[in-house]
Amino acid sequence: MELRTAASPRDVKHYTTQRLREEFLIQNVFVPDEIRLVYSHIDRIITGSATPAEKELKLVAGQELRAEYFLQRREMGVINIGGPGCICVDGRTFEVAPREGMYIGMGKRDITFSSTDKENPAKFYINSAPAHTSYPTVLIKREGTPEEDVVIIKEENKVELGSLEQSNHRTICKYILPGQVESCQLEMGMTSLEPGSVWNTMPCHTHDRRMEVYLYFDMPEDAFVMHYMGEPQETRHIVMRNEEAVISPSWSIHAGSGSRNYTFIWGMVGENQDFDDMDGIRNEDIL
Ligand SMILES: O=C[C@H](O)[C@@H](O)CC(=O)C(=O)O
Ligand SMILES: [Zn+2]
Repeated sequence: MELRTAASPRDVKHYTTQRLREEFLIQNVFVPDEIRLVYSHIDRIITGSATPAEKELKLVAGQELRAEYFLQRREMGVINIGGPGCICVDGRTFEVAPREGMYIGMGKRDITFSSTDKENPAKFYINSAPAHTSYPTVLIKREGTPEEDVVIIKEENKVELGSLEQSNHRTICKYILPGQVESCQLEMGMTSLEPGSVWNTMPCHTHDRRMEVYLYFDMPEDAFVMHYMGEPQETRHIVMRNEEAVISPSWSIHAGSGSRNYTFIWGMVGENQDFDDMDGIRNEDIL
C-alpha cells in the first residue's frame, strides 16, 4: 500500500507541477489482476481498486493496517466502473453490475472480487475509512426493486444541476449517505456530465469538515480534465487522464473542466456527513 502524508496549504502553494502530482494525483488506479490501494493520512482514507481478470482477488489488511483483516476497524464503499463482476462478503456473493456499488460494514472478514467475463473485467473502485461500528452491508443499484440487502438509489438522491449555457449540466447520483445507505463517515456518489458540459463542481466550494477524493473516468485516451485544487484564492491545476484519482484536502477546492464531458466518482470522509455543509465560493472571488 502506498502512503501519502497530509500537506499544508502554506507549503502547497510553492509546489511545482511535479510535486503537486506526486502528493495528490493517483495514477494507474486499475491494474488487471491487482488490488491497488493508496493510504492517505488525510482522514486516513484509503483509495484504490480491485481489478480481477484471470483470477479472483482477496482483500487483505497488509502490514500497514496492523489489523487481522482489512475491515477490522474500517468500512468501505465500492463502485464498479467496469464490466459485470461479483463481490463475495463472508460467504455471501453479490452480483455487481456496471455502475452498481456496495457498502461493506466494519467486521466483514472475507472479501473477494471476481469478474464475470475476463475479456471485459469488472473495475471495482474502492474508498475506505476508519469506522466505529458496523452498519449493514448492501448492494446499491441505481434502479430496480429493493430486496433483502439491496438498496435502490432514491429519486431525491439523483440531483440534476447546472445548465448547458454554463457548460455544467450534470447529475449527481448519491450512493452512500445518511437516509440512503448508512455508514460511520464515508459518503460516495457518481456525477455524470451531459454532452457539451465540461465543468464539475462549479461554482466551487470547500468543506472544512470533510476531505474528498475524485476519480475521473468515461474519457477517451486523448481527453483530459483540468482538475483545480488549492485555497480559493490560490488555485492550482492538475492535468488528469482517464481513470485517475485525486486527493483533495479539506482546505482545498475540488472542481474540474474537461476537454469534453466525463463522469467522476466522489468520496468524502471526515467530521460530518452533511452533504450540504459546504462553503460556496462565488465565481467573482476565485483566484
Ligand atoms: O461535496 C460534494 C462534491 O464535491 C461533489 O458531489 C460535487 C459534484 O459532484 C458536482 O458538483 O459536480
Ligand atoms: Zn466537495
